[in-house]
Amino acid sequence: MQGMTATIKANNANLKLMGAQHETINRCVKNFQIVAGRMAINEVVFALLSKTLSGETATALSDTRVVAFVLSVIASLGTFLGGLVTLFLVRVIGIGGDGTSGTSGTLVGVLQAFSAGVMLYMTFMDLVPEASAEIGSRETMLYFFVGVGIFGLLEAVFLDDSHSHADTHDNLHDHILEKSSSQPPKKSKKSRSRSPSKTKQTIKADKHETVDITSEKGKKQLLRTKGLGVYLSALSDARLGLQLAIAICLHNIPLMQEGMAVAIPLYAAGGSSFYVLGMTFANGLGEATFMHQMTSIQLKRTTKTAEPIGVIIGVAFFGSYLTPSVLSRSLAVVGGIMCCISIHELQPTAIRYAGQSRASASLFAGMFVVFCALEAVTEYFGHPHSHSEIDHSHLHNRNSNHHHQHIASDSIVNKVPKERAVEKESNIVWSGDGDSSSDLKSEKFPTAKFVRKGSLAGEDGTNSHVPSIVKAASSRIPPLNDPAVSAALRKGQSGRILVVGGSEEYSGAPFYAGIAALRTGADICHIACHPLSSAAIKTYSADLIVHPLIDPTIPIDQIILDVIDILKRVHVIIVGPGLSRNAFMQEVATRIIEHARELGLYIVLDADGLFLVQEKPSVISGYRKAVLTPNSGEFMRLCDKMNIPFSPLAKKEEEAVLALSKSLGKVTVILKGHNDVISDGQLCVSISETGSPRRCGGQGDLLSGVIATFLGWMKGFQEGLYSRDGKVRHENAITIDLQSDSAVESVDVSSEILACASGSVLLKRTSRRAFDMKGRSMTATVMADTLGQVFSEVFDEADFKKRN
Ligand SMILES: NC(=O)C1=CN([C@@H]2O[C@H](COP(=O)(O)OP(=O)(O)OC[C@H]3O[C@@H](n4cnc5c(N)ncnc54)[C@H](OP(=O)(O)O)[C@@H]3O)[C@@H](O)[C@H]2O)[C@@H](O)CC1
Ligand SMILES: Nc1ncnc2c1ncn2[C@@H]1O[C@H](COP(=O)(O)OP(=O)(O)OP(=O)(O)O)[C@@H](O)[C@H]1O
Repeated sequence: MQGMTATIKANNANLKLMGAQHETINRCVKNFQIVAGRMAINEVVFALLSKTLSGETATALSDTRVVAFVLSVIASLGTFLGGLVTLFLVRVIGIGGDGTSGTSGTLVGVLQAFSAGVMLYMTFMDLVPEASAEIGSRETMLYFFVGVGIFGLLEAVFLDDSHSHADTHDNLHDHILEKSSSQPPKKSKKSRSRSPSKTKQTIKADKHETVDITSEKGKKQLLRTKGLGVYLSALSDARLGLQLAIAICLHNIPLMQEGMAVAIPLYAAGGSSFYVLGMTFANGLGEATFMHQMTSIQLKRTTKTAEPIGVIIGVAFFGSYLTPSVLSRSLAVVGGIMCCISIHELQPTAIRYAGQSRASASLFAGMFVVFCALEAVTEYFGHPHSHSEIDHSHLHNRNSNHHHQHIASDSIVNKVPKERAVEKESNIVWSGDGDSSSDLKSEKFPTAKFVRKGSLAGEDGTNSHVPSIVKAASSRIPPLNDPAVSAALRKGQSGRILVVGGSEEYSGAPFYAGIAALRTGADICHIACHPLSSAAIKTYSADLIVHPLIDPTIPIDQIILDVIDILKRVHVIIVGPGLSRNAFMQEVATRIIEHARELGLYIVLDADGLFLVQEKPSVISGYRKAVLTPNSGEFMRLCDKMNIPFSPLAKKEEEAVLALSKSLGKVTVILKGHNDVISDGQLCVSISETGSPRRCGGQGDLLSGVIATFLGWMKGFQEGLYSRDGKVRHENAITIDLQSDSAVESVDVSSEILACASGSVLLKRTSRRAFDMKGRSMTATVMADTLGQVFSEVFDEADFKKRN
């Protein structure tokens, strides 16, 4: 009872401490919410809470940082579960707690190995891939080794040889055995309950033996990074945070140092069940002072900052510096540390106590269990990232200053605090030739805004940032007027596209997509279609290579083999224009997408390709080289499917596009409309270029071809086929300086966003030009004819300059 009262007091104290820290966290978090769109879990939380709570409360509680913090608390409570496990072993199975059974050492060993398996699996299957997706595998591994170095350093500095790992566990074991010999093997419930005097004695008596355990925990301050790790992961990706929380929770349950190391000696010291559980619970919440007073196990833990408190301290110190790149680097460092703990600490001890065979089996069992747990989470929340997508890295070498492209902003953009989106017009004149006869050249260009969660700088929301994304994209276009570059280019290197579409009903749509690709500048365009549309498409254009492959009379496996031959020769595929929703056509398209994913091709999904995604999101989920181009109807259906609340009337497109992208595992989504809104699940860009008032069919098909061409160029550029300044840059992202009145900040923009933004501006300008020429009689054909000219005016500025 006394223990329980103390526990409650301790928890109250803990809550007060958390309350005091709340303001600090708020301030810090405000500053680093550069990471937009961590919404999937938040929305689930919101949906659940909004049923019982008011909208405001539900919104507050489903905030990213709250969810991240709660996840880190959940992870830390694995210690409490460790106490539960111990009680179960002691009360039900009859081993471990009082050391009467010789199997306790084996059990401890087995559980240690299990923990090692969990942590190794998490490190290499989640932390490292997640970090790689953001900063690239090379940099990730460098930071991973930094983590290894930190661990080694701490071991060297803080480890007293007399407290070596093995000794520690021997001492624990001895301690347990000693307790068992000094106490009757079985106590009555009554005798096991603690009296104050007895407790005091026991604590004193335990002091010597438990110091080693404490030292072990002390030297494992490193493990405190787990809580912060979960927090960082959750900010980086809420699903990853949840996964890591589950894994660490799993690891905490058996990890002797955490749950059982606290629980076993307490139990051996005569603690009641409530007492033991209370202690482990408090330990999990990080009530160091309380633990220090109540039990000698905590004697040397005066500086202990357990997980939630570790989070607070970590955020308080580093919050203002936490950008996506820093988060990813932190994940890599945490991965290195977790790996060291597993290999250097847990597994050797496990072998010592359980023997090699049991330890190995248990390690793999740990991996398997966490695999199953994470799969369950992934099944529910979708893929947090595509492990096959490591090459989709935003790899920067900031030190070398040139390995990432740095484009200074020279237009004005809005930063949009959620409530007060105030748009400012950009002022730059894009054209370099000074020809004012063309309105396209003299107008303001482009108007784009980055949408973020929260404020990037300043509290008043007035700071403006201007990413010149279109200008940045132009630096990745093959410079055909540069003789040195063009002389070396072979046919096909400026882009090879495959359109999968064209059915009995629709022949125009695939044609528009294909011709737009060619007119934008792709070298080759194939179309794989139903035989009944192929003849028509061929007559529209001799430039398109049309394959009447998707023939219902041919076995589907044969069709796929033929299509794979083409897939191997292209950079990008567009799936959907004129495909139809016929089951056979949809099945073929599904299989083609699967193969394109395996080959790492960019995939643009439009029209009936989006119907396919709507029916079966897993076909594209987690594939970051996928670009979805829904119109508002298609977008609503996708949101509906993914349980994302969206109403066009609410005018919250940005949030919904971010959420859709996230829920599909960070595929890039461009919602077409008055403004085109683009997100890759990390950033959201809204392009408010004026288009034409005509809504004739086929414009979306043209856009898919244009975007595909830009994507092909992004790939060619990264592969070093061409560049405007002769420098090869393999990274996916391009860093753009965002200019505000007082500061310049860098933002990494993915190639996918660049391609979509460029396509959006080009298409809207083309449609306006076509409307200016033809008025109501403007059609997609007119646009296709106008595309090349507008492209030159917009993107070839540098080339014109050179020519003049
Ligand atoms: N020349 C050709 O060969 C062309 C062929 N094409 C090919 O046609 C095929 C069908 O594609 P599609 O997008 O036209 O689907 P479609 O069945 O009309 O609409 C489905 C539902 O969505 C809705 N809806 C549509 N748009 C909306 C919006 N903006 N905002 C809101 N709602 C909207 C609409 O609802 P409704 O307006 O009827 O209430 C309707 O129920 C596809 O293969 C495509 O590639 C086209 O590319 C054009 C040129
Ligand atoms: N309300 C609007 N105002 C201005 N431009 C728009 C508007 N709606 C769509 N657009 C533009 O029209 C182009 C095609 O978008 P749309 O929504 O018509 O696609 P779609 O329905 O998929 O086309 P398709 O007819 O090819 O299937 C895009 O460039 C988009 O920006």
